[in-house]
Amino acid sequence: MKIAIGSDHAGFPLKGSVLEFLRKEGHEIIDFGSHNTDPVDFPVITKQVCQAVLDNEAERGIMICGTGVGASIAANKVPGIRASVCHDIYTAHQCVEHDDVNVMAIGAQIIGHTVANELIERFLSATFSTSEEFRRRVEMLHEMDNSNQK
Ligand SMILES: O=C(CO)[C@H](O)[C@H](O)COP(=O)(O)O
Repeated sequence: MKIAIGSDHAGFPLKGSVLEFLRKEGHEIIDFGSHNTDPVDFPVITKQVCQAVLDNEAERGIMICGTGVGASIAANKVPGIRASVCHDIYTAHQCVEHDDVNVMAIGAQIIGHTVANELIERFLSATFSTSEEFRRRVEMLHEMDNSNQK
């Protein structure tokens, strides 16, 4: 799978092991930085990761900040993006199955690399349900995106 990934300075320490894991799993990666621990504002990198997903350069996005919270707030402001903080296994796959989440946010100050890798594996291997109720709800989210753009 093609994955867009990014972090701020607080997420950077976890990004290295995540990149290693994704490469080992055979994924294609576009890394939008950051590339060191110099302070960088998470909305800047989050927007780049989200744009790659919207442009179909990547199928899913992964954003890492300190808690995952700022990155998920920023990502959810981008129309067409459905983002979630995923710090437990159930959320990591159910958010795709029910809500077609396309950007996962994780917090480097909250979880370690082993848990992060497992969450990412569950997120990437999940697929959106074909059930009518989930499709209907995601369609409502699209409508909210469209009305918010006016
Ligand atoms: O988790 C975050 C946002 O939700 C950021 O990574 C965090 O706020 C960065 O903090 P600081 O600039 O003090 O390192």
